[in-house]
Amino acid sequence: MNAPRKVEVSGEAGYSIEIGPGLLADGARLARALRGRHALVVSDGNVAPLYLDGALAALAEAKPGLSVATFTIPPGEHEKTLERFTECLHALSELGATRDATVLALGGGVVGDLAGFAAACWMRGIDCVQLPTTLLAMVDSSVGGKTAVDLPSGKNLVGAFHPPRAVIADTSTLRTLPDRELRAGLAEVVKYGAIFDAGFLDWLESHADALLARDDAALAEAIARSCAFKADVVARDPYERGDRAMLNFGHTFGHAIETEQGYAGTTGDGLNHGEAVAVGMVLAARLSAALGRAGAADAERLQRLLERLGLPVRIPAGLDPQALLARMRLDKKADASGLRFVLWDRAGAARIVSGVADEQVLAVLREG
Ligand SMILES: NC(=O)c1ccc[n+]([C@@H]2O[C@H](COP(=O)([O-])OP(=O)(O)OC[C@H]3O[C@@H](n4cnc5c(N)ncnc54)[C@H](O)[C@@H]3O)[C@@H](O)[C@H]2O)c1
Ligand SMILES: O=C(O)C(=O)C[C@@H](O)[C@H](O)[C@H](O)COP(=O)(O)O
Ligand SMILES: [Zn+2]
Repeated sequence: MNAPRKVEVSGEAGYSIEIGPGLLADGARLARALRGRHALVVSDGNVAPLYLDGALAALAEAKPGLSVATFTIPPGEHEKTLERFTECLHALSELGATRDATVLALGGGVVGDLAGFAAACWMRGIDCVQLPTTLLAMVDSSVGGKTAVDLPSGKNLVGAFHPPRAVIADTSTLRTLPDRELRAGLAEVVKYGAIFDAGFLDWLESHADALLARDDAALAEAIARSCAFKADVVARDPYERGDRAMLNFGHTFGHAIETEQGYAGTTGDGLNHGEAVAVGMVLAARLSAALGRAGAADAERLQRLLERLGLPVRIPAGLDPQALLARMRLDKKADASGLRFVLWDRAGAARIVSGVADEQVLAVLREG
């Protein structure tokens, strides 16, 4: 096996992100990330049948004395709840997990956020190792330590910053990922180009076909470059007091859509997170242009790239602009002065903007 690519997240609680094929079968690598003798593997009903047994067997061989339990949730955003979080804590309790125990998050961002939050809270914080199996989780949710569950009133409203002890991304798992979920991950990849590096947008434009065809080299490059962008900003601003908020480009609109649709993305009749972010980025770029901050050509370029990647770029029919605006008031960037948006000066250069009038937001929402 070739050595995996490695991206380091520096800082007080630094960790490595390892990226490569076959890593879940490498029991020694998994075992090196564990400290104590208890591990709870959290997964979901799609991922567990595919990858859980293999990972458990590899782990048992490499660390024979390990006491392991599993906690599997049904798949879907609507499962990222306080109820599932509580069940996860009960699973840790039944395992008898001590403070040196590890929670292993085997799955996409839903599993990663839920498992990470349980790890953040059990005995005030135990290790979490992220084993992402979606493109979105590999490029974004497994990195940076944001953990959370949703409330019916808003996305990720209950959570904690709790950096993982390690991230081990087995890119072979992407072979079973549905096309729709692959495309959702590409939305967050495009985000990095949009906010940090227009040159990365050029690269994505020229590799769009290869990425959609799941070309191994193109995917590995997209994952490693995305992780490097995220690692850099997270190391500088782990608690989102400044620049890290750029990673929220498209999310004020996107989260409002997901919430308003009742987190129906994975059941097929709503947008999933990546899709909602794709729409949200186009709206944010259009708002930037409407405010005279950025050229309309940049917004059109972003929209074309997202469309080429098979992502939605318009608000789903039937969502009321006023209702979406009301949802945005619980966005975590909002403060006493009101809503705050991540907007553009141009492709590759984003900034936080306060004081955008409701009417300007509504005008963009009404355009759809
Ligand atoms: N913490 C963060 O920084 C952060 C960043 C981005 C997104 N998120 C969160 O991540 C979530 C979205 O993550 P996601 O897009 O991974 O969704 P997800 O976890 O719902 O996974 C998508 C679907 O793919 C299935 N799946 C996962 N891996 C598979 C595989 N290898 N083969 C076949 N099927 C597989 C899942 O069962 C699910 O049905 C949202 O809740 C979002 O808020 C968090
Ligand atoms: O890591 C971050 O910071 C992000 O904002 C990454 C986003 O892609 C992700 O969706 C995150 O969960 C959103 O966080 P929130 O604070 O807006 O809930
Ligand atoms: Zn996101």
